[in-house]
Amino acid sequence: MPNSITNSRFLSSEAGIDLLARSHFLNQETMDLQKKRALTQLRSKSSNLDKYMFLAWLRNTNVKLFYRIVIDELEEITPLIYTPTVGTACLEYSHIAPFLAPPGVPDGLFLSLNDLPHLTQIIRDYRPFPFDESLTPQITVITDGSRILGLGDLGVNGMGIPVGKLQLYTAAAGIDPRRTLPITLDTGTNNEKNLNDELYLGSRRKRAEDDEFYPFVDAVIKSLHDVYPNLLIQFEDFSSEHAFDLLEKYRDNTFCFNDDIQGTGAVILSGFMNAVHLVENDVPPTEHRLLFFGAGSAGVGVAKQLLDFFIREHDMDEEIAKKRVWLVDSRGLVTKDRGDKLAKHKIYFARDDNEGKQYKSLMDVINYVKPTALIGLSSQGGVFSANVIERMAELNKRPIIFPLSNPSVNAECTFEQAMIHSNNRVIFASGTGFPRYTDPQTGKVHVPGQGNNMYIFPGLGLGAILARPPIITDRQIFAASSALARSLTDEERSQELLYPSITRIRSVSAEIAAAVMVEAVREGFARDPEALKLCRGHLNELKNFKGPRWHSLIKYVQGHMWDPNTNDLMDENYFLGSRI
Ligand SMILES: NC(=O)C1=CN([C@@H]2O[C@H](COP(=O)(O)OP(=O)(O)OC[C@H]3O[C@@H](n4cnc5c(N)ncnc54)[C@H](O)[C@@H]3O)[C@@H](O)[C@H]2O)C=CC1
Ligand SMILES: CC(=O)C(=O)O
Ligand SMILES: [Mg+2]
Repeated sequence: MPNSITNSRFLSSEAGIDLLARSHFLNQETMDLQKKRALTQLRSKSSNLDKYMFLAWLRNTNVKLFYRIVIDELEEITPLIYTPTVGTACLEYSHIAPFLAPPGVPDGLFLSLNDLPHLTQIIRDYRPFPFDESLTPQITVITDGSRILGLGDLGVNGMGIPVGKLQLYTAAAGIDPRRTLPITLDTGTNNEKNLNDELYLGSRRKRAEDDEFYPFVDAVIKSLHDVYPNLLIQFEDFSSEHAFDLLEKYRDNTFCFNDDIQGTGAVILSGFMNAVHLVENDVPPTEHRLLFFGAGSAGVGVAKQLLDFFIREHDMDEEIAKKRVWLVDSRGLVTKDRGDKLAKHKIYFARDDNEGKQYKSLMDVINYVKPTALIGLSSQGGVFSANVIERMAELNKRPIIFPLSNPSVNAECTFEQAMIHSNNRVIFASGTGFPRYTDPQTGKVHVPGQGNNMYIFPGLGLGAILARPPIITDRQIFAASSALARSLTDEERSQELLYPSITRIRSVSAEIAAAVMVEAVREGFARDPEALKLCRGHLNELKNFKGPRWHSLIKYVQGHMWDPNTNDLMDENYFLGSRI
């Protein structure tokens, strides 16, 4: 729409900082023009942290413009609102928080142990921006900040993660931003730097012990569902022991999933299935030998999910499939007779065929296991050295190497290193995106894969919200993973990509969501009447994920995805200027 306000009016409003006039002025401008102005500002900032702060402010004042930019410029913006920059923002969170939003606009909901008696009231009273009384939250991402990316215990500074993940729910899967709820639990921190920082925003106490921690989480979950009975809960970046325990406790009775265990498992299964196709002339699918460097929530979560490849896709017995997996932790190869007490989550994969020998260094383990795939989830930046990559390339015509730790400084190797030391033969995916690599000899440009759960959780969450099963099952997660693997276009396959281009993430998320809905209906868990109408009785047609019914389902999903251009003008729920 053309601007109907004169320049002189604009100048006088600028001079007088007349926000009302300015908001009126912006209300009249086209989204394209506003976008141009905002992108010019954004690109003029020199550091990524400044860009993060600029974007946070934009989100907390002009939601539609923010999401228009994120959706249109996903490749440029995702690394600024998510990994790697969100890692820097979390490290600095207590120093920058007041400058991310105008006074009175919360970045997310903090719940501390002191809030225990009033949780329900606090949750009910929380007013996010944008806010609409008639729209209740559909999804929360909740952390306690105890293992933020590969950066360790950051306490309440971890808030950047729920905020960042929920932005991707909106950008990638069209969850209405008014229906997202970022939560950080403040149960203390063991991070001395934070405890000694006078600017630290959280409770200045050590982390609560389990006898205080678990009842608190219980009370939070109960209060959340008292206030919002249909809320989907995504557990994120809890330390591994708690992550596994919470999942075990809630997975069969609560509408929830753990992103680090299940979301990461699903995304890597999907990339692995595509990698297996690329090497099937050299390695029969059931002969893969998977070495996991890192045996925490992500390592074991991915290892468990990859078993589905052998069990569901290749009909292998679970005990035999399990033998295709080797775990390494900070003490070396995980074996039953290593002599230390193994954490619960490692026992399932602990080897008993090592004939009493223990293998400590990564190179020793590689020489012993002779893996076809090396998967890094250790947060140990650079540990896949030139020697390691070269050895993988000696053992395999096309070595599969996935340095998945975040952010980039924690990645076990870079794409460039993997390409150079494998003579360009590597099949690669990293947790945080790396730049493309240009072969200096041929000038050929190689595109790295990004194996990050951001390809899964938005679509999985959207599908679950639309189907409304009471719980998220392994089958729904497998359906999400398979849908992602299927989503590659012919062109992407010909470029040997493992994941679709991020620019297509909204349509990919719609396909994932539809596949999750079909599975929830097939299992008999879906409760949403529309989902049942669209799928029940048609499961035979829908199981091939094509044809008219499948396309109607995709259309239905897309019809439920919020888009910032729904109304080209700002309206007051989305634009803080008009509230001032
Ligand atoms: N790409 C993705 O989508 C995702 C990536 N991640 C990343 O995975 C990493 C690990 O996450 P969690 O498993 O939750 O953390 P964690 O801290 O529980 O696990 C780390 C594991 O690495 C092992 N480790 C540490 N130092 C080692 C060393 N020097 N040698 C061998 N092993 C060593 C530890 O023993 C532990 O088993 C993080 O960097 C996180 O950002 C996590 C979730 C999703
Ligand atoms: C990506 C993610 O969830 C993590 O690094 O923890
Ligand atoms: Mg995570």
